[in-house]
Amino acid sequence: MDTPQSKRTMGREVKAAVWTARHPGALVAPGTLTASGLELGWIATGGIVGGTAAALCGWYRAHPDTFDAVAAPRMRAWRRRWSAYLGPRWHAALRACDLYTIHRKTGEERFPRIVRVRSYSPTVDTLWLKIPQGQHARQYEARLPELTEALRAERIAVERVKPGVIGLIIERSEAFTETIDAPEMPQETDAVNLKSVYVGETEYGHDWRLPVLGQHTFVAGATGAGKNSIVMSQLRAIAPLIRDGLVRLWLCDPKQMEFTKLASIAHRYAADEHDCSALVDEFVNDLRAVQRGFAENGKRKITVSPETPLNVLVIDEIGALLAYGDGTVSRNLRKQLAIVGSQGRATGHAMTALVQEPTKDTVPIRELFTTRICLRVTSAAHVDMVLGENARLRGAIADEIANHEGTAGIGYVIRERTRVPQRVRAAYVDDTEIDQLVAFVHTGRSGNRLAVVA
Ligand SMILES: Nc1ncnc2c1ncn2[C@@H]1O[C@H](COP(=O)(O)OP(=O)(O)OP(=O)(O)O)[C@@H](O)[C@H]1O
Repeated sequence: MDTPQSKRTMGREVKAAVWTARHPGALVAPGTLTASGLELGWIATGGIVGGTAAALCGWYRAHPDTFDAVAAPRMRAWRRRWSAYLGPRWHAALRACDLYTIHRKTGEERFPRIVRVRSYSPTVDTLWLKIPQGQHARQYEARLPELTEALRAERIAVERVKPGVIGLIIERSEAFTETIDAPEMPQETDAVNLKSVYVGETEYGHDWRLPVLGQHTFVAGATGAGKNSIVMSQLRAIAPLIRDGLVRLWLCDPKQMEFTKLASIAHRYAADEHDCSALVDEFVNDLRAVQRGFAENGKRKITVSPETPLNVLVIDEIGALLAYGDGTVSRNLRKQLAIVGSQGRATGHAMTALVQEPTKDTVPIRELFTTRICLRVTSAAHVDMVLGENARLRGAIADEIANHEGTAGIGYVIRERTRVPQRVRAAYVDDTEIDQLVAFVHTGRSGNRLAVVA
């Protein structure tokens, strides 16, 4: 039986009480200030407020990393909640896009209610909306162009969070408008820290650094997304170690494009899928040999040296080898890569895999990789496949990155401590700079300056 529907709307005083219950801060904050002013005096209260502001400024100046990760998102979300997404403005935007319903009997307008605002990065806000009955995420998807204009945003994506609640991921502006220059090649090995190698910039304008030692990296991105630039940047940044034999490069290059240029500086290079499989077998044999050495010397972890170099396996288009190739090759690769993934970190056997489509064939092995990067992808589902559950809802709208050269190298990584996606852009290494890298490694090899790196 249908519930009878009244023609009267909810009373204003009840609406006000409900609003206050939902926004207790709106009463508590001014209430606390007034109580403090009356109890402690207005000068003391001013001192407390000023002291808090000064402490925040001190934190901002002294510890940019923790401030950006902890305080800034909360402060930004609060500010955005009460400026950009405040009632009348928000309602006007939704009204203009026809994203509201009208109560059949009372004629009352019903808007989706903002139940959560998160502003994990300076350029992306995530809103959770409780939508009125009769609406669905699909309606928002259909009206996205209008909503994007109405909210003066760069891009908006929609996710269904749970029944009755949808998420709007609002990218307010593009953090990267210029190409980032290729990393310089340091002359000396001690200028390189293998645990923190410069590969580009973050949306905060900080260095984007990736570990090479003891890590495995997975880079997903559609064709032309700029996957190569991440590897090339890493190699330039560690060039003196390749030159001095402290890093050995193992290359699987089934596509035979940019990486063929590196064949002459690679320790091993393979293009054909059977050769790639043999190369990975050899890589695992090397890993086993280091393990045997450890057992004899009682060591548990390598120190990078000419005798025990860091081995970096780069597999371009791993999907081609795992999904489309010969069944025996893909089975062998899966088995061997699992060994590298689980045991290679201690022995100095790191791997980097590039993939265009993180489909079900490549996703199972995704868990082997400790660092995952998602550049422009062709499907919303790919984002969570690469970065983990709810990464897209938290702002990693890698599927919304426009498909043109101006956006190549832009993508998302997950911050370690906060699990929040961060927009990054890799530096671009052009053909001449790749030739420079090759020449640098060759020239130095004749000089042979060996050193030990911790
Ligand atoms: N980091 C970057 N910054 C700016 N432009 C870039 C960057 N990386 C690549 N580009 C530009 O985008 C083009 C495509 O890049 P690239 O072929 O390296 O992408 P990819 O993801 O490796 O593609 P594929 O899977 O087809 O090899 C390059 O020719 C270059 O002009």
